Amino acid sequence: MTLTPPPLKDDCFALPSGTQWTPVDEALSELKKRLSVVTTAESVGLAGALDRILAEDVLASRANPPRPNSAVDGYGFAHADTKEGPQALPLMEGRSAAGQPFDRSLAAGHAIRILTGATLPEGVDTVILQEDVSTDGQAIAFHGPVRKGANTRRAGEDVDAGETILTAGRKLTPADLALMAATGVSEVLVRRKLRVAVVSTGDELAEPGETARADQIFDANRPMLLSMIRRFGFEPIDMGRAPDVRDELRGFLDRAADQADVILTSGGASAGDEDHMSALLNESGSMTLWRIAIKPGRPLALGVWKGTPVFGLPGNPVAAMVCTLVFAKPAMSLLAGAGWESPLRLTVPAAFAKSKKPGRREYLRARLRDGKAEVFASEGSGRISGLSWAEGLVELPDEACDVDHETPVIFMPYAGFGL
Ligand SMILES: Nc1nc2c(c(=O)[nH]1)N[C@H]1C(S)=C(S)[C@@H](COP(=O)(O)OP(=O)(O)OC[C@H]3O[C@@H](n4cnc5c(N)ncnc54)[C@H](O)[C@@H]3O)O[C@H]1N2
Ligand code: MOO
Repeated sequence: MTLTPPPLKDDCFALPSGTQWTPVDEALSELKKRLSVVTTAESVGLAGALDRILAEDVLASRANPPRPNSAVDGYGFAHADTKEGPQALPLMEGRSAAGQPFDRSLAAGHAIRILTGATLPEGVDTVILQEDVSTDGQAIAFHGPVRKGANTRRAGEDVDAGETILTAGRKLTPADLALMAATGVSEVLVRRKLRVAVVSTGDELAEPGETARADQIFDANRPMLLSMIRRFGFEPIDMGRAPDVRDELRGFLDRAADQADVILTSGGASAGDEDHMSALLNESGSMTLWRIAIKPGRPLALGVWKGTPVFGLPGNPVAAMVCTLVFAKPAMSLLAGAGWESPLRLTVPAAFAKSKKPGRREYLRARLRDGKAEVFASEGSGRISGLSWAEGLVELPDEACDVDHETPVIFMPYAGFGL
């Protein structure tokens, strides 16, 4: 026998000697450094502004509230006309209601009926709750002392006119729309939606709904990635499935680069005989095949095709989703104009036990139950049922660690990524 076999490790994440493994954080900071905003700006009305990314700061056109008003249903008067102990004030005729202000000034030594949201008439600086008075319709009686300014809202106490209410890069929420409406902003400059092309690769793939040969599997990554992109607030572009033929895949990349700002492919990212994605990116001269110290998702291929950034995601669906969440999501947010977004990380007690090896970061399919993180029974990277079972990921550090029941671990809910 002339061939000397290597020691059997049966661990595709074992660190081959001499290989440079890029830690996750280093890969992320490298990505952040290389990318910048690619989307132009357009103007939209409030109705079309939800989930859009602001291209410039927004200033309040008007104060909120615009005029001093009452916070309650009650009676308004001048604080100077009140004292300690039981007392009475005669009522003026009329009232001030929201949208129907009292059009005269308060007569000295009087009170006036006032409703929630109504502008304070000239001379009123304090309001008493109707529950705190007795009245016969002619006068009100109540106990002092009453605090000056009680139950009133100052003009601009929430927001002053001209104040910066939202800053560029903000992804607009329902509450932001309320804030803009309240402060008289009806149109905003936002970023055009980032266009993200999705290509699946592999001769084994069949389209859901078609008849699949016995040796084929249905393309699961494409529907997953397209819908993730929609949830992130970007515009998905479905490029379909590319066969394992290098020239055809080249055509897919050319068409995708024409139409999109970013390309996500899945499959063919590692270095097998049919791993055409990594070979093509390599050939384009732009390839950074990062051997990232991550499980799952190690063979992430990053490159630029005709000026368009490409994320060559691993084919295994679990690895494709993890790489999208950990690498592509923050990168696409940056390209889209929202800045680099770090995901929400909650520290919660573990409801599982695991001994983790050093040298790679690990992501486990997880969900919170009774405030604790439980994990999917299998770590198999093709176990799509676990992705669906999970409601987030547990992130285990690069170093070795022993997790036991109740050990604090990091849980990253899918919702924190925008899913
Ligand atoms: N000798 C080694 N083999 C493998 C290693 C290794 O280190 N040494 N790493 C494994 C890991 S981890 C991953 S991840 C995969 C990555 O490979 P590729 O990115 O080249 O992906 P493919 O080989 O094309 O596919 C992997 C797997 O995923 C299935 N797949 C692909 N696309 C889809 C899709 N759209 N929907 C559903 N499933 C899909 C494909 O059929 C394969 O089963 O390499 C390992 N091998
Ligand atoms: O890293 Mo592979 O990405 O586990 O399946």
